[in-house]
Amino acid sequence: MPVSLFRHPEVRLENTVPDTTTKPDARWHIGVIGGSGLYEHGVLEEAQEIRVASAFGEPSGPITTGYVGGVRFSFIARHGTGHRLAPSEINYRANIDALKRCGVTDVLAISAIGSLAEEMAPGDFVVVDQLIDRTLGRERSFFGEGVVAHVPLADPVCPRLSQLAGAAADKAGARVHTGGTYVAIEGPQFSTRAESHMYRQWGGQVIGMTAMPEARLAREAELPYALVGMVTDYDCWRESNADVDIAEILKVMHANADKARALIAGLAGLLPETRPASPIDTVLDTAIVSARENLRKSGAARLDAVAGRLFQTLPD
Ligand SMILES: CSC[C@H]1O[C@H](OP(=O)(O)O)[C@H](O)[C@@H]1O
Ligand SMILES: Nc1ncnc2[nH]cnc12
Repeated sequence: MPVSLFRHPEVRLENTVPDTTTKPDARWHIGVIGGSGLYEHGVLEEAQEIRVASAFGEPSGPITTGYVGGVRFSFIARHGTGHRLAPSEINYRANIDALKRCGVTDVLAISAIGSLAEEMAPGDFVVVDQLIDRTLGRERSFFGEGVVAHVPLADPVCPRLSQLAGAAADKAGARVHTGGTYVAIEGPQFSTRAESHMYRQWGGQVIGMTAMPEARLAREAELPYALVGMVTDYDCWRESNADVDIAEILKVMHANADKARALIAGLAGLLPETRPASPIDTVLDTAIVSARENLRKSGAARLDAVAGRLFQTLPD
């Protein structure tokens, strides 16, 4: 039986440790990762702030769990309270692992993004559907150390949650672009002009610093993942924009935060009453290549939330 890694004994959460023996729950539980400018959920009822210890180190901060219209949502601020963490300092593994430990079924990530496409203007929302990873040296897998897995990532986001999130953004009054390729850079500096032009030639339409390895890890944790980006600026490829200006970004970000919160609230009303299974819920069934006879519960201990579903019957 996996050990509860919640630190707060007073927390009573239905899904403290996911039931790893059965099929995923038919109820939705949406994990929200709030990006720059979205440090507070602002919409959860019966909200409880909890600290979740992860087997992969420190998450960005506490998780706030509560309800919107009867649907459970759990929120974490990606950069921590007061925007403490730079993109390279975020423990993406711990954040995803902690959300999984709360019983989250799906992850909605919200990000500030720069635009690489004329039609995606500051203030617009983009429902990202593809990712190009230019990040360097970040921990990008839960696996290794004797347990090897290769999950498919051709389509890195969940089409179902993306469609629902796009509809919720539209309902929230945003101008929404359905689909867009996001280039994830290491940062923290913005791109050079030559890089910005190159990313456009590669087919990039928006740019940010955090969606990778977040999306990879959500897939490994069998969590359908959607990413809604809020355009805060044109990246420096554009003739009339000499350089990316952080003051301008912050201004647009703050103007967008209420719409992002309305998106979260609106999403709850768009979810079907019961959650149909997604192929992503069981993606590890065919991804683990390490010989099962060599695996031991102790060797897979830190995977108790991410992949515990598959390791219940291993010998100690
Ligand atoms: C404050 S602008 C740069 C910063 O904003 C984005 O973060 P997030 O994706 O968490 O909203 C971008 O990726 C950079 O980290
Ligand atoms: N232009 C840009 N480049 C990288 N990340 C960003 N986040 C917001 N705007 C950005």
